[in-house]
Amino acid sequence: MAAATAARLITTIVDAQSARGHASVVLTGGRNGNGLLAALGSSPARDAVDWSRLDLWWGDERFLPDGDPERNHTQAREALLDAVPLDPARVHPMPASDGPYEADAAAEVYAAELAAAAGPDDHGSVPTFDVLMLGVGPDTHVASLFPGLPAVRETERMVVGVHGAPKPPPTRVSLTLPAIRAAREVWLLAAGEDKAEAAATALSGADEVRAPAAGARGRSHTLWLLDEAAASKLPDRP
Ligand SMILES: O=C1O[C@H](COP(=O)(O)O)[C@@H](O)[C@H](O)[C@H]1O
Repeated sequence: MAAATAARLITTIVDAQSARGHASVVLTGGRNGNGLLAALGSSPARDAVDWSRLDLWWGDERFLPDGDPERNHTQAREALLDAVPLDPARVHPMPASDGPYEADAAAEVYAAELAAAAGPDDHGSVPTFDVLMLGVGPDTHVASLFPGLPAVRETERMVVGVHGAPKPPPTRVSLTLPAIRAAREVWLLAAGEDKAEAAATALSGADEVRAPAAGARGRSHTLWLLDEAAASKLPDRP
């Protein structure tokens, strides 16, 4: 699944760069997100991408010190980013906990960075990301929007601080559902048996407060990328 998704991502980035001169991608952390980045790094087709014309954003971050091995930014650097010629000005990690801000202020700073990057053709205060990727947790969380927590109910702000997350670390920063829905394409990644229940719940019309993955959709495409194990409990399977 990682290799197939990497191939699809390369094609989508190349198409966006041909059409608009640049591409923007929102990265996800976790097992599936990092597996995809590693697969992209080992694909011979990676040289088709103009890395200097790619904007990278994050869907969420674990609010930890810069360079912490559990930060999504650190893991993405190790999986791919340090090995490709990105323009550092186009790489937008979320603030770290050893910076000047606590999590709620860090969320406001990131929202301002997104707003500054949005153009007149975008829909509101975030850019129209070409692809926004989301790993799906076994509890149906996406980004750091966990079932039942206030962040998943947010309708105004584009980025929020998350407190009391059930998965460590408890403090995080996350895009909200309105920010996620600004993306042209949203790709939900789920591989492994432990994701089967979550995929089945989210794809069975569950309420987004109870199953945040159910509320993640793109402006033109919403794509679930599943392996056999994660797809094994989908309702219409034989
Ligand atoms: O903590 C997080 O978890 C989700 C899902 O991760 P996975 O390891 O279950 O695939 C991830 O998408 C998110 O970015 C991350 O902060």
